[in-house]
Amino acid sequence: MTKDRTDHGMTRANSACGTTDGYMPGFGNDFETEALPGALPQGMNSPQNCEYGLYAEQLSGTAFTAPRGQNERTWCYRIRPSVRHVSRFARIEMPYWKSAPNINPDTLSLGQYRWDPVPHGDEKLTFVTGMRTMTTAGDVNTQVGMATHVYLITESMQDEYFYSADSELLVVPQEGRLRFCTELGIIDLEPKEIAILPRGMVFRVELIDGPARGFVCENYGQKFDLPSRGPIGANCLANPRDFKTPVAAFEDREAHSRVIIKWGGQFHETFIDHSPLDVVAWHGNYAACKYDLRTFSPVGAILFDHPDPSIFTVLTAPSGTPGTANIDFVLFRERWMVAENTFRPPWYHKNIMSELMGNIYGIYDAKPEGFVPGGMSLHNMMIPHGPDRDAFEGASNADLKPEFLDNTMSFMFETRFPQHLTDFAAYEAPVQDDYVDCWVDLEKKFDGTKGVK
Ligand SMILES: O=C(O)Cc1cc(O)ccc1O
Ligand SMILES: [Fe+2]
Repeated sequence: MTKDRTDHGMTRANSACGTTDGYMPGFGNDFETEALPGALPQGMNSPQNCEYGLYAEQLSGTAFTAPRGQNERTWCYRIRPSVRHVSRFARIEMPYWKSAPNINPDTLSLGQYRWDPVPHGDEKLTFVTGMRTMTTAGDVNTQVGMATHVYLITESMQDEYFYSADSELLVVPQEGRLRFCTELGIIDLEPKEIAILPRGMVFRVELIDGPARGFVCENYGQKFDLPSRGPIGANCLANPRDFKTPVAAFEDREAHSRVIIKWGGQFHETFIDHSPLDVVAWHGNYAACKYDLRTFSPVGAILFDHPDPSIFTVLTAPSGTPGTANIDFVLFRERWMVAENTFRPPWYHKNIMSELMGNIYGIYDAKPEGFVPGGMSLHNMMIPHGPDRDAFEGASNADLKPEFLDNTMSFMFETRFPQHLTDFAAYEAPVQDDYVDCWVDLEKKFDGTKGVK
């Protein structure tokens, strides 16, 4: 953190959530920020008495003894300790937000699936009530796997707050602008950006421009990290400085408030008489951040062949087996295509990993039609997929001059675990019943008498 950034954070003195300036650059840095001068203890974490009458509280994102490179925690200096923010929980229903395992034995999850954008309805929905789970994988109770969701938002959370004890949330907006007022500061988010909200951090989501739609990957396992670049070296792909963590901002507001907690796949509520966003200063490396996908620097083939899509990994959440991710977040964005004598779109493929894709805007090269902005597709574990007939014919006959692939931004949540469709995905969301027909016209071209050489 640079000094003027620190000062910048401090200028937010007394600001309630509502102003937006101020982020600190870096991924997983040891940040420090204070909204009131001197609120952050120096040289120690637990003074006998904190400045301004604040309480010191640690938020541990990893086990105390996690290896140093993975160990994440943040010290918060707050108006009330969190234990005054939650008490006497009551179970509530959140029927569309599902957790793994969520397997309907009557639903076929194997297959190639594609959905049109989930439409907005008349219902008023917040970030929490508007979450629609599409797939689940693994098991939330063993902290393995993930869930994918679409969110539909028509209104702000008012005097309402949320945190997930189950998961880290990766938010990928497709339409509309959101403001995440969090315990650790304010993140404004719009399409072409993503946000990472750590497990256990309380926040409220306001709608800036709506309605809003987007995608969420709910990571039950080890946190998202930057991938190792291997021989690529120290630069390109997602660069750490392009991740932005908000400076401290707090609310000192007495108001009857509801806190919703996701825990063990269940939802619970508790009521308090003040805003829980009362962290005046904090330091540590366990924090929320956002990232502008336009700063992703793709690396690709500059002579021939189509590399594995792992070259486009923005973030990876390890599973414990090296190289085999619990989740990879992969970005297919604008780039030059220059490979010679090469079928340039994705090749035909069967994969032990299961691939859920979403379109943020534009046209995806393997599916010139049908995979539209806001839409999703699922190519599950070991289920074949690849370019549709039009893409195959187009790419097989293309004049292979350098071509700029413009107006394209799709992503993939890829997991080592099979993904199971929710009832919402299978029976309520606009699934394209004819999706598999996009390959049906791929005709036999084989002629044993004609070699090409
Ligand atoms: O379109 C897909 O399904 C994803 C994908 C992209 C790619 O570049 C190679 C293989 C692959 O499955
Ligand atoms: Fe694939």
